[in-house]
Parts: sequence; C-alpha cells; structure tokens
Amino acid sequence: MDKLVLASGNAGKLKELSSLLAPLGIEVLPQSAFNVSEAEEPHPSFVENAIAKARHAARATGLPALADDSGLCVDVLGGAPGVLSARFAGEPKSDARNNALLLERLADEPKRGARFYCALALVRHADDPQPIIACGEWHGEILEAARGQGGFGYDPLFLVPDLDQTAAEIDHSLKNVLSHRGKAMRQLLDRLRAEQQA
Ligand SMILES: O=P(O)(O)OP(=O)(O)OP(=O)(O)OC[C@H]1O[C@@H](n2cnc3c(O)ncnc32)[C@H](O)[C@@H]1O
Ligand SMILES: [Mg+2]
Repeated sequence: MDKLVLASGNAGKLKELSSLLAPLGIEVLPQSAFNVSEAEEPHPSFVENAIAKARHAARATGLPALADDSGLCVDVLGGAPGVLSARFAGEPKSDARNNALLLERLADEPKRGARFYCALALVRHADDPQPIIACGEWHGEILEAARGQGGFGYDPLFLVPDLDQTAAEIDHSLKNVLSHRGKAMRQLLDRLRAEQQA
C-alpha cells in the first residue's frame, strides 16, 4: 500500500488524521481530491458507519480507504448524541448549534460525564472481507460554557479533568496523544505494521 484515501469531509478530522498517519510514510489524500460524494451513515454503531464510509470511498476511487466515525457520548443522555453527533441540532451540520443544543440538554444537570469515541476502518479495496478496525475512547466532562479556540466540534465544551483544560485549549499535538482518535490510530498502525511483517 503506497497510497490511502481519507474518507472524511471534516476538516478538523482530516488535519488530525493526516498528522497521526505521518509515521506510515505513505501518500495520504483526502476524498475531496477525487470528488467522492458524502457517504450514507445509517447505522447504530460507529464501527458500522466507519466501514460504510471506507467502502464508499474505496469504491469511488479504486484505492485503499480509511474512514473515521466518531462522536460524543454523554452518560446522562444515555450515550447521545452518539452516532448522530454531527447532526445533533439538525441540517445543515453546525458545530455552534450542536454545542448550544448540548448545553440546553444539560442545563441544571450536575452529572456531566462524557466520552469521545472513535472507530477507524481501513479497507484495502471496496469489498475487502477483512477491514482493519481500531477504536478509542477519551473520558471527560461537559462544561457549562465553551473555552478555547483550537480543535473542532464539541472540543470547546469537553473538559479534560486532569489538565483542567478543554480539548480546544490543549495544543494539536497533545490532543493527538490523548484523544479517542489518537488512541484508535496508534492501534491501527500497530495492526498494519504487524500485517506488513507477516
Ligand atoms: O463523516 P465525516 O465526513 O468523516 O465527517 P463528520 O463531521 O460528519 O463526522 P462524523 O459523521 O464521524 O461525526 C462526528 C462528529 O462528532 C464530533 N467529533 C468527533 N470527533 C471529535 C473531536 O475530536 N472533537 C470534537 N468533536 C468531535 C464532531 O461534531 C463531528 O462532526
Ligand atoms: Mg459524517
């Protein structure tokens, strides 16, 4: 494998995924370079949606594809917004409206535990029967007001308790060390390396 398509249209994710993939030393191209349309994400689990997005991009490009399906799961909301995180406040997708709705749902709520979850799926071709799957979680708490300018999505509301900083206040490289996406990607890279050595 000397080339990989990143099956995502999210600029924040693309930036994080590209820097996490740098050690692999292969050419990584966003699906926008091939005009790949947005995939359907109809499934109830992150893993299923990640596989669907990876297959869609591989089918459209003829190249191996890596997809990320991720989201925020809030304990007291029974895991919502979960797989609906990107469209929590409806169409069109808006981080600002999603964050406002999350604050509204948690108004006067003392229990604010939450986690980010990331499922990565890599397919070598569209019908690959053995996708490489890796998942990661990042635990934190939802603040009552946004803090920080970095990151994307729900980062300004996601407090990392040990640091007393939000995911939007820590720098990009520290987020990649701690995050759901960073954890999942390190696992995926280990599996890929093991496969290359086998
Ligand atoms: O499907 P693609 O094209 O990859 O882009 P998307 O933004 O629609 O991505 P998802 O369907 O996986 O939805 C994930 C949403 O979860 C949120 N999210 C995921 N990872 C996050 C992170 O690291 N920081 C903040 N929010 C995150 C953010 O709102 C995303 O839009
Ligand atoms: Mg999506």
